[in-house]
Amino acid sequence: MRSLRWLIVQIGLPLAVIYAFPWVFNNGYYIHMAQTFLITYIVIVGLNLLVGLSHQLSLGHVGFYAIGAYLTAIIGKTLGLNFFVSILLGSLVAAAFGAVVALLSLRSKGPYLAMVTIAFGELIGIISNRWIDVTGGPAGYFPNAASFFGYTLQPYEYMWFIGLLAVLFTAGISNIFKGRFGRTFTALGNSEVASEVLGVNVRGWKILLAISAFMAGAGGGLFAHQNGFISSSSFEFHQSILFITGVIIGGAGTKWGPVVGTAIIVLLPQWFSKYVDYHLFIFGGILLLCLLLLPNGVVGELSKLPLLRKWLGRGDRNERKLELNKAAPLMELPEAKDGTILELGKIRMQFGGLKAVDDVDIEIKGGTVHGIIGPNGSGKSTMVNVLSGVYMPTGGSIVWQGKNITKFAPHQIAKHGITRTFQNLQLFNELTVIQNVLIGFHRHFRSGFLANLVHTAKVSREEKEFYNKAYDLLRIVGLEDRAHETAADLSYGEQRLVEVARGLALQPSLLILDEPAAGASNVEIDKINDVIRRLKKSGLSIILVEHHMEIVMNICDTITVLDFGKKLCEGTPEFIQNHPKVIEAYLGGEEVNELVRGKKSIG
Ligand SMILES: Nc1ncnc2c1ncn2[C@@H]1O[C@H](COP(=O)(O)OP(=O)(O)OP(=O)(O)O)[C@@H](O)[C@H]1O
Repeated sequence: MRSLRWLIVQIGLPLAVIYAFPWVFNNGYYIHMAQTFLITYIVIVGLNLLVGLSHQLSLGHVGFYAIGAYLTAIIGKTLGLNFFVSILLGSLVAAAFGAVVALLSLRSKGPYLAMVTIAFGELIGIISNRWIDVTGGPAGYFPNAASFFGYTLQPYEYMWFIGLLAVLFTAGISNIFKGRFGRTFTALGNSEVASEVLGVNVRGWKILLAISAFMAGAGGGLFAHQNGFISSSSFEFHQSILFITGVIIGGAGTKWGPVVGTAIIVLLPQWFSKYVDYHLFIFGGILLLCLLLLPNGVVGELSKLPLLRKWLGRGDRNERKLELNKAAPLMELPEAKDGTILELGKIRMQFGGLKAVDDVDIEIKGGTVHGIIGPNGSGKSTMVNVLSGVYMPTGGSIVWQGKNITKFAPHQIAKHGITRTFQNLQLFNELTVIQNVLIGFHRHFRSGFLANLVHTAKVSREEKEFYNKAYDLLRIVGLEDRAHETAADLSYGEQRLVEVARGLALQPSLLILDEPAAGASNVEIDKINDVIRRLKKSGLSIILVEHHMEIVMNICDTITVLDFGKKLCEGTPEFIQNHPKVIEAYLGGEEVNELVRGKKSIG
């Protein structure tokens, strides 16, 4: 469980402020404003989870808000339920709709997901307008007052109730942001493909939209009881724009952003109440200005100031407080299996008329380093993409330890112990170095969503255990001193080493390194060379795609040479170095002799 200090700061203090509010502002208008603030805040906190963590944009949140409102009102009235039961049911139905929209838009991202959500919001708007028998259409619907067991809550009591929900949601979401789920959502937002090859199933994680929809539904249900009247005009498109504006102006992905964003969108209409016809125009203008001047929102920009960074930044302060066991023995890798572990049979990858990989057979032996080399465009990266499930081959088969994995998705392949690094770096740039490595442990974490929501003692123990393991891996690649820096701040070569450590976190049986030395300085190349040697010594099976012949020739046990997508030849480094076809493929002549003998690099 969280510490006493955390309970006081996160729960006790905000509750005390909310409890004291009616005594300080004993006035119906202020109480109503406070209710509106808290309801809007709940929706914006939920939307911030979606936008801030996964960078998915929903422009149809009013749809979930409306579902929560109508369901709460209708169920409450027809079944005579307590308002909190009806709000819970309304929120759950909104979450179910969120899950359906997420599944329907599984591969849609960015503007496409935004379009899907706009369509959804509009559809709900049309239904609420036309399904008059149920919703009352434009003439509206009158929900019961917020009451239970015959007692009707006073406006200030209702405000306390909304405040309690807001505080609990905030605490839960802040736990999610800080734990494994927040990290994984951020990783998905940064690089879906890198998350997948580390075992994250993108499908499962689209569930974020459902959580966000749950909170929008709760906001809608609370609004229905607050207002005492809902109609189709309560749920128009501009409401979605207001919600998203609140998230962006406040600072997407920041903890205090929703507070600031909500304050702005709730208070501005009050300040500009004379110009009600121009509200959308005013908000549009503010949003544009914000995007131009404060691209990370008010809190996002403030968090860049050195003084405030510690308090407002996304970096996890708890991470630094963890006592890392710096003298622990280094992590052990799974024992390598002898004999053939991976069989590629007649692999073909065709892009239209181009055969990037053309009927290639390769056998990988356990505990060896198998190099794949070839001139630019010969099909090496395509082969790695096929092997890691990023591309489904157009022909041939991939058999891993006797199991056919040809049609497996990247996360399934990762679950079988195969992972990779990327030629074009795919780090999670918003995460720290150690958090990048922690994503690699994704499939080893056991704690579930609910346990993370309340941050149980088991979750604390698990976090500490994996932070220590991640730190171990950073020691292996020599980056332990950079653990808490943002990954994007590291040099190119160091970033490549973070990818190696991240891949090792999966505790893979086969690690595919796609040009690990590309773009690195000479010192860094030596370091990378050294790391690969140590991994080889530990018995890890490795596929190494590399242009630096010195590394390839000195480390690999076997080398396959590709040319124009075809396998040119295969054998030991000595055999490859003297093979006439290899020399010919690499331009021919003396220069090439130097090259394949490891004295020069290509690419
Ligand atoms: N997604 C794609 N769509 C179309 N063509 C592609 C795609 N990916 C690769 N190719 C083509 O397939 C061929 C092989 O490319 P690939 O990137 O696998 O070569 P490579 O050996 O890794 O080259 P390099 O050493 O430059 O990284 C090239 O002609 C490339 O243009």
